[in-house]
Amino acid sequence: MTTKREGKAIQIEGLVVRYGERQVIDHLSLEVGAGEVYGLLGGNGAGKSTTLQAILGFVTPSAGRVRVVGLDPSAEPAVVRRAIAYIPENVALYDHLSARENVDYFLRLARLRPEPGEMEAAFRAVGLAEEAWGRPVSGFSKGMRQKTAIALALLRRASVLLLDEPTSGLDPGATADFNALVSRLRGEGAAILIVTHDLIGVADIADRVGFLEKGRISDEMAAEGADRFDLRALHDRFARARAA
Ligand SMILES: Nc1ncnc2c1ncn2[C@@H]1O[C@H](COP(=O)(O)OP(=O)(O)OP(=O)(O)O)[C@@H](O)[C@H]1O
Repeated sequence: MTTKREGKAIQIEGLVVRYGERQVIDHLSLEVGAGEVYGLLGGNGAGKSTTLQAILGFVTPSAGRVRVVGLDPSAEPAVVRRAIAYIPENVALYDHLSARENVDYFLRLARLRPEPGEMEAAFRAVGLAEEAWGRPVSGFSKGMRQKTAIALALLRRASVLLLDEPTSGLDPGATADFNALVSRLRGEGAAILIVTHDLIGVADIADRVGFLEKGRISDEMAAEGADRFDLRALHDRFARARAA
């Protein structure tokens, strides 16, 4: 999907975000490299969405540093957002338009024109059934909407994927399909940050998992090596975070 880049695609160092008097992100540091999947876990109000907003340049840090493909999202939000595909929990598409028409419309907005056959190749790559390409997306499941959004990300050649609760509400088969797709995108060099409560999904897919508590990463675990996680360790850690 992307060209491999040097360095970390997402780099956050000592990020502080305040809303008025209230500090909601407290010296958060986090890195996601090209070809890496990072799972950010945290309870309600831990600061997950605010972290995504800072990466997208929608909130300005009170202190610290955010870089996306080496650029400052607060200073160059438009350029940074071109490098990012943000897939929210509920993908917003025009319901009366087909998958093809939606993707075509959003590509035009971005002043992009796919090569002949490229859109179809992207739909095939994400596993969207051919019979659905021309149907209004009003009849699409959550999984089909995600596939449409990820096909758009492929066509935009986004090198950073931000996935917000991607598997909540997906059945196990659709979750497995989704995870297989994320693995493929990682293999093609995308930097992928998944914000989730889904321990099972994240244990399957993430290279590293960070626990966000009160606006800071309280613990990080990796899929490999000495600090490697398993499902039980993740569950216990998450339960402790929620109880804190
Ligand atoms: N615009 C805002 N103004 C003031 N406070 C805010 C604003 N947005 C978020 N907050 C507060 O910041 C804290 C972190 O919120 P955030 O939405 O980032 O958490 P979250 O981890 O995404 O939670 P959830 O899992 O419930 O979506 C919360 O206490 C929230 O009330």
